[in-house]
Amino acid sequence: MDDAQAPAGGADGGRVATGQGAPDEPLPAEVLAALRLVSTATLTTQLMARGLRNTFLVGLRPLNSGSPRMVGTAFTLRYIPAREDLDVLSVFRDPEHPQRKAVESVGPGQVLVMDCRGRGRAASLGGILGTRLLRRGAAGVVTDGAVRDSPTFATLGLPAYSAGVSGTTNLVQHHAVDMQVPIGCAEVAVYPGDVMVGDAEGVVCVPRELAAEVASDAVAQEHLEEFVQAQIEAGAALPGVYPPNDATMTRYRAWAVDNPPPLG
Ligand SMILES: O=C([O-])CC(=O)C(=O)O
Ligand SMILES: [Mg+2]
Repeated sequence: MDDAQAPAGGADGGRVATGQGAPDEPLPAEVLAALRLVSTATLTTQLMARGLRNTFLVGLRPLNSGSPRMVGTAFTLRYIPAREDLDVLSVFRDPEHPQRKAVESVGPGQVLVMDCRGRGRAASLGGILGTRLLRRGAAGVVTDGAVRDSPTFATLGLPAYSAGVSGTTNLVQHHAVDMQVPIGCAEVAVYPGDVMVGDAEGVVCVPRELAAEVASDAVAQEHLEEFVQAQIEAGAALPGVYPPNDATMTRYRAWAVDNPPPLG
C-alpha cells in the first residue's frame, strides 16, 4: 500500500512517532518516581498548560481506597456490544478469547484499560481476572464500565478504577474484540503506551511523549503549592499569593533553600 492509500492516521491510529519507545517499553525509573508523587489534579493542570483539556477520565472511582497510587502504561482492550449468538459462556474455553488473552498479555508495570463504551449493566471483568493481573505484575486496571466481585477488589492490592459495579458477567453486554488499539475510556482517548496515573480522585491519561516533562513540572508545581498552601493556612489572602506574584515567588525561593523539592 502506498502512502496515498494508507488509512488516515496509519497503523498506529494517528499517533505521531515520539522517540519515547514502543508502547510496551517501561518508562524510565525517574519518570515513574516523579509521577508517583503528584496528584491527578496537578497533572491535569500541567496537561492543560500544554493545550490538552480532556485527560481526566470522567466518573471513575477507585475500588480499593487503601491501594497504592497507580502509575503504569496503558494496555488497551476494546469491547463492542454483545450479541446473543456469539457471546455465550463456552467462548471462555478458547484461550485466544480477547478478554482472557488480554489479561494473559498484560506485563509488569502495565495498566489494563478497557473501553466499555461507558456501559455498566454487566461487568468488564471480575476478581479472578483482577487477581491474575496482580500476579502478572500489572500496575492497575481501569474500565469505563463496571467490575464484578467488588469485595475482592476492595482488598486485592491492585489499583482498580471503574464507573460502577455489577454482578452480571461481561458476555451479557460486552464482546471483547481487540487489544492494543487506540480506545476511548470514560470520554478520554487512550493510546497503547500512554501513561495512566490514578489517585484517590480518579485517573488521568498522560500522553506518553509528554510524560517526562509533565512529571518533572508537576513535582515543581506541587512544591510551589506546598508553600502557597502554608501561606493560605496562615491567613494570607489570595491576591498575589495564588497565583503567586513576584514578591511571593521571591519568598518561595528563599523558603526552598531550606525545603528543597523531592527528587532533587
Ligand atoms: O466473568 C467474569 O467477568 C470474570 C469473573 O467473574 C472473574 O474474573 O472473577
Ligand atoms: Mg468472578
